[in-house]
Amino acid sequence: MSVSIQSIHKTFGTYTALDDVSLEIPDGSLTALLGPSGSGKTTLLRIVAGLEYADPGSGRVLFHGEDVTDVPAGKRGVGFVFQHYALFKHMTVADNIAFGLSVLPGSKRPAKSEITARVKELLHLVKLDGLDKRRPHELSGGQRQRVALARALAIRPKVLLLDEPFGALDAQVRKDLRRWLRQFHDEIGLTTLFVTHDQEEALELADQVVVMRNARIEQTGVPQGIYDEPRTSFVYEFLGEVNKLDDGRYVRPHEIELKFAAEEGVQLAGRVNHLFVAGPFARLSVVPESGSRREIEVWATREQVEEMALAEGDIVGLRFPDPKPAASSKAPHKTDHTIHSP
Ligand SMILES: Nc1ncnc2c1ncn2[C@@H]1O[C@H](COP(=O)(O)OP(=O)(O)OP(=O)(O)O)[C@@H](O)[C@H]1O
Repeated sequence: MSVSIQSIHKTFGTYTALDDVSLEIPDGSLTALLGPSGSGKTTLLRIVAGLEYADPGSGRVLFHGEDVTDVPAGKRGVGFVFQHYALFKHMTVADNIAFGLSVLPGSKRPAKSEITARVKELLHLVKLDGLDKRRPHELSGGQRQRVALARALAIRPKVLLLDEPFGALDAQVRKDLRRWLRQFHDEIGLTTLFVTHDQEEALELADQVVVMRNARIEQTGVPQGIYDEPRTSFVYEFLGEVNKLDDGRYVRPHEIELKFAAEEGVQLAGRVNHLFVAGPFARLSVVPESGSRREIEVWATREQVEEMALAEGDIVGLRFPDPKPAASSKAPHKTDHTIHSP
């Protein structure tokens, strides 16, 4: 089921939460809404869900070409998972998953045996076989979020909406669940819209990344396209660490070559102000010897730092990649790298 968001405007009193937002979500894709706090991600997700409505007359939401702008949430066929576990504490895992089915009106409610079979199937899908009798407090945070996902899927939604579903979990669990979700998505192929403020999560998970800022979409594209060719300085900075050179160029720390100061090809000499080695990686802050006072962040390997016998206070040479056009600070309004339905 494709989702088309067309010229949506949303105000809360005098505050504009969404300002003329348009977005195409291809059928079966995993799209990440990425942006800082307050940029409008959740509001957009809630409007797609039907939990919130756009300003009257402002725009439309289409599901597979059908206008659902005024259709209430319960009739849109969407499944949600939120950051904070919304599981019913007093119910077993199986009852939590079955909830959406067991509250359907009589004519639509499946038979008990069908519900039991569906719960079993869903538990298997989210890799929690055998945990049906447990209660939420007997599960880990990651397991609880998988139950929440199974519950969202019970009604066989046409669109899955996830609002920072891993936001409350610790870093390692988050990483594992992120990979698991990607595989899971590939297996079931359900059109999914995912809200996150974590750029790594968005870049690793999504087919399409939508960067939001101040109630608008700043850039839309495939992860590598957005990372390699950010169209604005905001996107450059939001997608990972970046150095802004005096000539206005943006250079990522891993793109800078670290050399001895007298070596051929060196473009800038500077003093190592800070050196931090973690596992196989090394991060250096280099203060240019002349001119700019801007510190330059450089990422290298531990091996290279050890081979060069570098220490804080040493003078090193840097070589930058060939110039790319400087990013403009103006927000573009058009979609950049569009992706196509798989
Ligand atoms: N019901 C509401 N009433 C008034 N203002 C609201 C309401 N819901 C959201 N807002 C405001 O709209 C703006 C966008 O909020 P939204 O939750 O969409 O941002 P977000 O990008 O999801 O942020 P976060 O990552 O912090 O969840 C915020 O400034 C928020 O305070």
